[in-house]
Amino acid sequence: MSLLKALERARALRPLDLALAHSLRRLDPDTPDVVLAAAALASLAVAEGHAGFDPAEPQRLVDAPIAWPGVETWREALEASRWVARPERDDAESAPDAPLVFEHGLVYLRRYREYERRLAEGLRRIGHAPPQHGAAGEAGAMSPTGSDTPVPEALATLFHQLFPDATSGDDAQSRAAAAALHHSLLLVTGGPGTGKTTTITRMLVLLAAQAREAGAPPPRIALAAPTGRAAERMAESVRHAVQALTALRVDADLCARLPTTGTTLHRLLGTIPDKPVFRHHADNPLPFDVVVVDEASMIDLPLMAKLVEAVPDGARLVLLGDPDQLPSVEAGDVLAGILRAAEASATAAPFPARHIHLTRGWRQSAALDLAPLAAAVREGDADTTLSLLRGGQLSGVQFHEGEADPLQAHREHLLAHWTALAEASDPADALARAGRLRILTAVREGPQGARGLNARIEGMLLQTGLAASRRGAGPASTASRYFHGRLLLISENSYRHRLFNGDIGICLRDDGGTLMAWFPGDDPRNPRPFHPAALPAHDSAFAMTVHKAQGSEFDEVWLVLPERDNRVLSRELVYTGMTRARTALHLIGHQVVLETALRRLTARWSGSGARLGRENGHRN
Ligand SMILES: Nc1ncnc2c1ncn2[C@@H]1O[C@H](COP(=O)(O)OP(=O)(O)OP(=O)(O)O)[C@@H](O)[C@H]1O
Repeated sequence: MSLLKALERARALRPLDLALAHSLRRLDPDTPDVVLAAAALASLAVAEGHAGFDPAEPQRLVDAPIAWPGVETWREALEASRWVARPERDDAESAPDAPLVFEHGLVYLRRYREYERRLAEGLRRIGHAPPQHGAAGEAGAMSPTGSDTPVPEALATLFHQLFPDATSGDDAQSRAAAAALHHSLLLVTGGPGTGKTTTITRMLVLLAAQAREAGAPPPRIALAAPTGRAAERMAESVRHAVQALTALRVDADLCARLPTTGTTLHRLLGTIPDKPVFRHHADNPLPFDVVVVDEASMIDLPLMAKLVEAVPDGARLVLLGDPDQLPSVEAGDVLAGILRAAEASATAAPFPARHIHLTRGWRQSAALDLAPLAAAVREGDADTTLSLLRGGQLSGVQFHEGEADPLQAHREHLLAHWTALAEASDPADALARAGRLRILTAVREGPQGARGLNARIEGMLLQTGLAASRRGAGPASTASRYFHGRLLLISENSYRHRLFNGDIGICLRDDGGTLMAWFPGDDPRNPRPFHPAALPAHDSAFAMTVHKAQGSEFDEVWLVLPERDNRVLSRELVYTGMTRARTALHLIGHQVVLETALRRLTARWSGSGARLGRENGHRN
């Protein structure tokens, strides 16, 4: 049987993947079977979060009993095929008439290979440009900072005011800020609460001072993140950090130059309705001198390529993120590739980025002692993870071992939270209350999946009479999909509504009995109402997948693992789910499932590391 047929039989391919293979065969009936299969698998690989398909490890993409050809068979067929381009250099555009590219050992759909190439080119362009008012080329005296990066004498007083610990030599926060004076491309990574936003705020004050010293206008700064919620959280953290600086008597005029609001990447780049291109690109770059992007691990390859291309010459790009979190669902793991290239170039220096990793946790929560657990999960250390969970010594952490259904043993506690939503005084209050507790799941389908849990929760709420609102809604009916207190999760981007995948809202009935869905606006005190029937695609949000919760935090998180192992379970998923909790974490699951999850890393196939660092090998 042909490989394509075998894949089809095994139901391994999506209709879209098959359609690509079939259209190549239609255009050239002599196309070898392995090339057709490679095209379909390259298409499937993108859907699974890879940039391309690695014929050396096909079983990582399809776990069905397939008689896979050897690597040499793939290679020979691919190299001989008219459909497959093999560019001489990995920084040269690939031939537009070949839909596939074979490079760095990966079979790419041409479009994704081009995104990788454009991303690498854009990052090099940004990194190699001397930064505006850069310290590097300055003739003025330099002041040592205790690290390898000195700051100009004129900024030294401010620098030490901002970073009192700088002279100790091992203060990564001050090293990151000092590096920003010299480098246009800066990567600042670290887990939750390691001070990424605090550091960036102080760095921006330094950049404002640097511009003032040079007699230049204040830098135009953009704060952005992949989701609206993440952008909002970032702006809030920046506002807090600025307040703290005022208390340190840092020049108020400099602090006033920092932005107080954040935006989504889509809004920053400027979407055009019904078009896949943005308003800002290489020929119409962003009107900013410094672009700071938080939650960079969530950005997929196409979006990162478009962002980087829109950054103007001479501007700074600062990427913040936690590399231990789940990569983006779409073709991703871009941050991992960039970080690997930056690390490799610390010695070889072909890739002009500076990477600072922050490790010290600063967020002191008396209620939740998550750090040791997060560290053990990040290391994949199942023994320590289990003994910490079972020991019960970590404040705010509870392990409900062997349980599978949060709605059985903890029904009263959970229902009390959801019924309280309906008691909120106004929509802003209801949305604030909604963030106090969330069930997070690994999967969408199945008994421990978000979809099934939501359906059961809705049933319970309707039964308890919640839907029959005190505000005269009439009797509850299971037929009414929208009820007072229903939490909603938007599942597609709608620029017309300014509602984005991952946005969370709540249905509330007003005193007149009209039910509207309320979503956060630019000002958290002023949510925006929508008629439920007019909303873009959405689900309930009492329970949601960890993937959808990326970039958000909740006071109390109930993380529910499936009863049996599932391919989506990974170390990063457990880490990301746990670290969404602010004051309490409840973990529901079985030992074996947790152990298996911690052993699995979501490595993605990507050529970015190799392309950026010109290193050998192709995996991030
Ligand atoms: N150098 C420091 N000295 C004192 N407090 C600090 C310092 N750095 C950070 N913090 C405090 O630690 C907390 C977390 O900092 P911050 O929000 O900057 O971390 P983050 O890495 O951006 O977190 P997240 O990834 O969760 O957004 C804040 O309350 C901040 O005030």
